[in-house]
Amino acid sequence: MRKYLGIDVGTTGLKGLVISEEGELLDSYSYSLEMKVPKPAWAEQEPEDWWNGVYEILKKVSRTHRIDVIGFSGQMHSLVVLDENNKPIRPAILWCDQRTTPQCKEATEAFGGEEKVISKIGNPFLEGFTFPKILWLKENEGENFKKIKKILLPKDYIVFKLTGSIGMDYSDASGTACFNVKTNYWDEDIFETFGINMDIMPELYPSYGIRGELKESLQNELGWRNTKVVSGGADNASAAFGIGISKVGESMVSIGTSGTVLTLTEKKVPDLSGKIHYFNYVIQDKYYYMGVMLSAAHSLNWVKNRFFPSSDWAEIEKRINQSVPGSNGIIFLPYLNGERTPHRDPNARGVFFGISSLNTENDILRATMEGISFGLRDSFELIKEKTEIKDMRIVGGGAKNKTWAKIVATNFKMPVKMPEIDEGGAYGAAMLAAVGDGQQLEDVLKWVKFKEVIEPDYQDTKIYDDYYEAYRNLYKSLKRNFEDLARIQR
Ligand SMILES: Nc1ncnc2c1ncn2[C@@H]1O[C@H](COP(=O)(O)OP(=O)(O)O)[C@@H](O)[C@H]1O
Ligand SMILES: O=C(CO)[C@@H](O)[C@H](O)COP(=O)(O)O
Repeated sequence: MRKYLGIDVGTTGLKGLVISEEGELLDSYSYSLEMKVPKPAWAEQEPEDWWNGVYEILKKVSRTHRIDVIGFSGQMHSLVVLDENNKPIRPAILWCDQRTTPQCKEATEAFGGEEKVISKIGNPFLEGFTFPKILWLKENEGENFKKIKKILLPKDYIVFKLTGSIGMDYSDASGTACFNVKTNYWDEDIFETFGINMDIMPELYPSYGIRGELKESLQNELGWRNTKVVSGGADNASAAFGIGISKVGESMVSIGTSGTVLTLTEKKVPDLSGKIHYFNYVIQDKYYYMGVMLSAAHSLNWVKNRFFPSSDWAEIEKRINQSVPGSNGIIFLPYLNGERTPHRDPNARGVFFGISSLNTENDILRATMEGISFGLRDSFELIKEKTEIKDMRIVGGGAKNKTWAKIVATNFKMPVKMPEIDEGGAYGAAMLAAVGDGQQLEDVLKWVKFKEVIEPDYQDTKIYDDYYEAYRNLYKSLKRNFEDLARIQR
């Protein structure tokens, strides 16, 4: 039997899955990672920490399995800079790092405003994306900048450590903010304008393209033979692939630490308002729209840990069901760490609004879950304006909670399907390895099965429509106040 290993290089940790050539889950492994915050709103990780974790997973896997092909899924946008000896010059600057606001402004102005930027690179220059981080290095760490020979994203660094091959796949390239959506290649104009040598950008490969064999020394150490490595893909795209998304309109809502809503499209039309992202998918010539909430399950975690520290998730769900749709008048804005979609506002903060003396702690819990669901609905509505949404699948830790899945289905007014295997990008990464091994894409996609379909509760759609409108208005009213608060805190 041939076996595949999928590894997700996430922010909070690594996850490895071993699957059979028929897609059956055989084993899973994990490794926790730390994130450094050297200054407020900065976020960094050492590439060597990812490598140590991958190495440990490989050693553990080799005790039980012989792997034929390894695939990857990785945190998007995070910048790894390599010197002429292919050694990291400094820690990686992560996707959630917010230091590049001046560089985003500068780059947007240089190209004549946001619409022009979006029609070039598919997205605005956002703090989280890769190119503004390169520009930040040029302007703030000149010595480090001069040493740059190549830039990579996290999973690409691991592919390099395993095979010696330096490259990036298209799904991650499209999240760098220097990839031209029309030519499907790096945008020469951007590099020329900022006097940056385009040679620092790596070669591009399909996500399921074989990049080489595992280094001989590693194969000997692990006792493997002819083990190959594919490029892998961006974590959101890999996760969507792992739940079978392959046709236009098929969609995913993910309630993890962050929250995303994503829909596959064949239209080569970015969102000129810049509110939703537009990226290349892991299947060649397919694209997706995506909205990203920065604090989805994280917000509920925060409430649970601060105010219900001794409750488990079963009790939290019970309490939520003791409140009612609309949480007896409380609205929660889930902007604990600012928000990306739809507001792109680093100053936004969490709010409980409308509390009266009749409310209970259960209303607070339910309002938190409803507020996060309204945030997901914001992304859903924006995507719906761009393209048809046909088939919604729900994943992530929060989706384990059926009440939550029901609230989401009712807000979206469409059924949500729960996949049997919900393992983030790691399962999709293993599926990419299978395709790289020569299996047909259509056959691999057939591995994905669903265990349940959650129907909307049509009795509650009106109440959620009303509260959703109030939720949207609340941010508009508070936007100025968030700015005041940020100014006071500076
Ligand atoms: N039964 C549950 N009800 C609500 N939320 C849950 C439940 N189980 C897990 N979660 C939430 O899901 C989060 C983990 O989701 P996951 O998709 O694994 O996150 P990550 O984005 O960190 O990989 C937990 O931090 C928790 O907030
Ligand atoms: O920035 C984005 C997408 O645009 C994030 O979704 C990162 O890709 C998140 O990585 P993890 O939280 O899964 O590590």
